[in-house]
Amino acid sequence: MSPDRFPADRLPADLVAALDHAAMVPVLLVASDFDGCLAPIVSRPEDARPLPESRAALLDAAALERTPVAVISGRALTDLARLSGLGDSAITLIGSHGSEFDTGFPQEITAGHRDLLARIVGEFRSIAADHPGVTVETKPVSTALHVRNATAGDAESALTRARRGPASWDGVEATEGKAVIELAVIETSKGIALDVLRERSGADVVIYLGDDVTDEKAFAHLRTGTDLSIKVGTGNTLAQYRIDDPYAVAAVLAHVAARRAEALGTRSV
Ligand SMILES: O=P(O)(O)OC[C@H]1O[C@H](O[C@H]2O[C@H](CO)[C@@H](O)[C@H](O)[C@H]2O)[C@H](O)[C@@H](O)[C@@H]1O
Repeated sequence: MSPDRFPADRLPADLVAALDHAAMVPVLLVASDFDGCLAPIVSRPEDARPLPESRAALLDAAALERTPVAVISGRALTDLARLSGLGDSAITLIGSHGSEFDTGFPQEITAGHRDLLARIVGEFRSIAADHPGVTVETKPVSTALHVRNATAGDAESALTRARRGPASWDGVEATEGKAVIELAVIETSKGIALDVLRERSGADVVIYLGDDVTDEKAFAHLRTGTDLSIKVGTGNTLAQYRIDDPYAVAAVLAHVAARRAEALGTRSV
């Protein structure tokens, strides 16, 4: 970690004080979103990678006792593991906006779900074919229509067709994120995923970092006055703290890993 590139003093003082306090609790759960938090936003979803400093800090924290670490993402779990490079680590990865665990999905995915998803993907592919720069990402229980690389006109036209079409079908959960509309065929919640992790680990305090609409469901499940909710970037949020970008995320994670190591009497990494 280069202290010059990610100085902790660029973080809000009240956040640093709260992180220092959290580092001392018996069990600390550290969890983060992937795209826009660990990995800077890029134009092609397949090119997203975590900042090396953030990845290293997550691994450092996860190596400490009583410090479970998780990444909760909208990505398919296999894609999250591959892109993050954390697949074989001590870090818990949860995909599909909180609904895809390493043990599978908490609810049964039926033939009806699969048929509905196939119809949505078909419609999305038809929309993409009519709008240059629009692409379709497929996942196990959802699909994303990406408009980042389309002209403003094509982007709006594609989104409008998606909203009026498959987003309005019965059984479809629609979420609009960063230059994307995502349609899921089951209910997804990063908040419920956090509840599961909290329960499993017996965490006294949860730190969660997120930048997008689906992260608000995670923030909503955090406990005011105990947990730390950290919004990355602009936009309305339920989160208590706000930081600028993935570089600040790296600073937060490095600070937590170092303070936690000190609190546990482990040599700082
Ligand atoms: O929950 P997250 O880990 O934040 O995932 C949310 C979605 O992120 C990805 O799309 C976003 O990031 C791309 C790469 O930077 C960017 O090109 C795109 O415009 C963004 O919307 C991902 O492709 C989706 O599957 C995730 O659901």
